[in-house]
Amino acid sequence: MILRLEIDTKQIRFSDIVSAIADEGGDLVAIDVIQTKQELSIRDLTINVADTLYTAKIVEKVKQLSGVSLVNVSDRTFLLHLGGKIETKLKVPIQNRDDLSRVYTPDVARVCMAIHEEQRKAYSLTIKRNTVAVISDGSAVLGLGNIGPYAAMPVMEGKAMLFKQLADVDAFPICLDTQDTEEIIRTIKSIAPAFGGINLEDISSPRCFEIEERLKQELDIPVFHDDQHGTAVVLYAGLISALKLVGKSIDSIKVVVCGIGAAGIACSKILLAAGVKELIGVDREGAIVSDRTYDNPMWNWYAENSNPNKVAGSLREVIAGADVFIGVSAAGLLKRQDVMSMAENPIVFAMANPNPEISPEEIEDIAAVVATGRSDYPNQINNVLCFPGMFRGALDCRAETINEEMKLAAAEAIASVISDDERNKLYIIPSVFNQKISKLIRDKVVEAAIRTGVARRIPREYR
Ligand SMILES: NC(=O)c1ccc[n+]([C@@H]2O[C@H](COP(=O)([O-])OP(=O)(O)OC[C@H]3O[C@@H](n4cnc5c(N)ncnc54)[C@H](O)[C@@H]3O)[C@@H](O)[C@H]2O)c1
Ligand SMILES: O=C(O)C[C@H](O)C(=O)O
Ligand SMILES: [Mg+2]
Repeated sequence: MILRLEIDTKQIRFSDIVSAIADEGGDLVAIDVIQTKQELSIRDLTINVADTLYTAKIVEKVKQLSGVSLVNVSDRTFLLHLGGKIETKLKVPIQNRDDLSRVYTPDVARVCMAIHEEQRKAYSLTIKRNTVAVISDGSAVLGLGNIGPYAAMPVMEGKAMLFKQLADVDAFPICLDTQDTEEIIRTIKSIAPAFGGINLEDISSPRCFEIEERLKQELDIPVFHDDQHGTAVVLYAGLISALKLVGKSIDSIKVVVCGIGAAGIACSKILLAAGVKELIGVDREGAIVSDRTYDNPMWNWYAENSNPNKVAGSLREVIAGADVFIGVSAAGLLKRQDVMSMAENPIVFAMANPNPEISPEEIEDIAAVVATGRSDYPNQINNVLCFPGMFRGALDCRAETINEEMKLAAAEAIASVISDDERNKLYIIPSVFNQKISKLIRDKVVEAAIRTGVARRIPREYR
């Protein structure tokens, strides 16, 4: 946080202000003097706090100091978001009439007509070959729920930044002011010409399944619901690694997945395909069992394909004896006692964002491995490890779709980065900043696309 203070230097010493801030848990890291008059000093104090909870306490304390007047409080995160986080840049400058007549009318018309004659040329003569639309309807933004399209934008801008930084993909954040399935499908189809791929983001289940399925059928560019497939790919990579650490095999473990929405269903599908036998899904109404019929058609499918022993009950009840907990639901749902009732060497992946199902501190002494979706803890299991490299690969080979083989290839690429020697409780999955990841995923994805016949262009190194 940054506090702008007007300080009456006759009434209070600066060191008293610093100690008052420290008493409330603030760490003063920078001071900028904005203005000084005889007995008045205006200063910006940059203060680190471990948690935003301390912010209010510090503000209250500072307000009580005599000789200090609080001019403004700003938060570094909000400052970073001022005016948005991305912008458009030109690849070629427009410096004179000649340039103007080429990038724009009249010469641009020749390029338009070339594409009109052969639509495929859109890939070589427009931004299409390197662009992805990151599209949300704001209905399931992180674990914040249905907060709408305006409030969803900061997340989508963040995803666009990550696409660019990690894989040089030009991504556009697009938040739609509709939550109607047909209207979303129609809108995305209408804007598709500008894009080489569609990354669906934070669209709640079960609508997300139909939207993705229909778009996959009706568009000839890859459509990828990140919360389903990106999450499943990274989860699978993380689980392969965690199981190696505890010496358990995938076909012998009991897994409980909490939150059977977009991410929960996709994670479950990848685990079933990988050979997990005992998988129990839990949502608001408890464990999903085949004795019941659900309004959500995906849950009926889920009931038929999981929970072979038809175990009913709450999360508390079904977690007993589980080897692995996967949380893609909401904050704070898992308790320390639940983890204590799990099998020996429990693996806890509490992946709800921004706040996990349980905080790692609460169970660090009893869990064999803990992972979250957050950037500020070790073992970040987050779809950001997948989507940049996945789309880099899909764009480079102009894949018409992203299929199961490409997803598995991405998971294996992520898992391959950590060697047996390196692997430990706090390092089961590579960091987002690992320079190798995105290229490695890209290469494996391209190879899988070529192998399965969905690549429409063979990159030079594979010719
Ligand atoms: N770490 C990652 O990479 C990652 C990726 C995707 C989603 N997530 C997180 O997973 C969560 C779900 O995301 P989603 O896209 O699948 O959303 P979603 O809306 O499709 O699904 C959420 C599911 O959780 C269930 N749920 C909510 N509260 C619950 C409760 N108290 N008890 C049991 N079930 C409950 C809902 O009923 C729903 O079925 C969010 O917190 C999101 O941030 C994390
Ligand atoms: O956005 C993230 O950090 C991961 C994921 O897409 C989520 O919805 O939580
Ligand atoms: Mg998401």
